[in-house]
Amino acid sequence: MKRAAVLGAGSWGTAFAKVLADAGNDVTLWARRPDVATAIREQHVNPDYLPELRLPTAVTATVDPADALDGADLVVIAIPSQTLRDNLGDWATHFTPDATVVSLMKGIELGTLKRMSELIVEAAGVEPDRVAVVTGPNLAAEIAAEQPAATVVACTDTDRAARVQRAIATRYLRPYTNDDVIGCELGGAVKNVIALACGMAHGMGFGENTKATLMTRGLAETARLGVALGADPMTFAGLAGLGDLVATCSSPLSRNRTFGEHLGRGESLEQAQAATRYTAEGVKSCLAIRDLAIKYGVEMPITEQVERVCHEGLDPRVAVRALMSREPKSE
Ligand SMILES: NC(=O)C1=CN([C@@H]2O[C@H](COP(=O)(O)OP(=O)(O)OC[C@H]3O[C@@H](n4cnc5c(N)ncnc54)[C@H](O)[C@@H]3O)[C@@H](O)[C@H]2O)C=CC1
Ligand SMILES: O=C(CO)COP(=O)(O)O
Repeated sequence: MKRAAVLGAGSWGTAFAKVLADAGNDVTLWARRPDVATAIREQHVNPDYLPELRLPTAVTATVDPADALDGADLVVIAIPSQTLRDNLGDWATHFTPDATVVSLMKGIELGTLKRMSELIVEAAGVEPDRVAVVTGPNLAAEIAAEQPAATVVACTDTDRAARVQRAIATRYLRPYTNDDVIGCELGGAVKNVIALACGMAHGMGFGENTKATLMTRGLAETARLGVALGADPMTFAGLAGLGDLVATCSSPLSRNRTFGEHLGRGESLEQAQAATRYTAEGVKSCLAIRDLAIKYGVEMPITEQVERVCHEGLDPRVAVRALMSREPKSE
């Protein structure tokens, strides 16, 4: 049995704590708010996120990161990407030597344009081969309901990846390993931007042809960026690429897709933010991904238009016209 700390008691942190417990680990969730930690500890529910989920008794909770991290050989992080750097300062001193640090986050840091695993290495001083990424078609509510799904454990240390794979395997979650951390992380971050575009399309009343076009061309631009950054193009045909893209772009459970729907119906960024409560990573990450594309000289037309709609007030209908009137290309 392993001791796992899950830092972040939102939707995915809470569902993942259940996965870890069901896989046989002792789990301590770190929550920001005392009422959430108390409810998890005493009633085994998280009333703010996934309130229908009854957590296994092997899951406890605290607001003290030192308590959560004490003796943890697996440190799992599930907070909004743009808040990671600030939190790592507090947390890193409590990491157990040789603990595996697992990122569940799907975003790119604004300004530095770093992936979350890079940030963990840089800001927490963790060696790169101790950092793993878990990513795939894993909508938290479906995993919490034990609906069968697969996921990817990406780590440059293949033995460590296999250990994490064993530590999170349950009858409803089947993890695969992959050594392409760059590709897996980029797949997760960029699909959120494409899901915003699919949501906009849905909000504008467009059907499946439009969404399939966005998903397919979205995957093409994701792979282009990935290759420029050193990823294996095959990763994008796998669970962390195509798999997560399809799940997120197709599901009304996706916060990114839902956010896009609000914009597609003509709401402003502020109105969409007021109407949605949960983290929609693509809204901020589209800026960083657009900047990465510029930095590496890669064309990402869908990302570019999503950024304009989200942050420059562009009407999504004008974005559609811009995409449809690009110069003809071969596929
Ligand atoms: N919800 C899902 O289905 C999945 C989410 N993810 C990723 O997991 C990460 C976390 O997302 P969710 O749990 O879904 O978000 P959420 O919106 O459900 O919960 C966010 C959590 O982070 C905490 N938080 C917010 N600001 C914070 C700060 N400044 N410092 C520390 N904690 C803070 C909140 O209190 C909350 O517990 C994101 O990167 C997301 O893309 C990945 C796979 C599935
Ligand atoms: O990453 C996810 C599924 O794999 C969840 O997507 P959302 O963040 O859009 O809800």
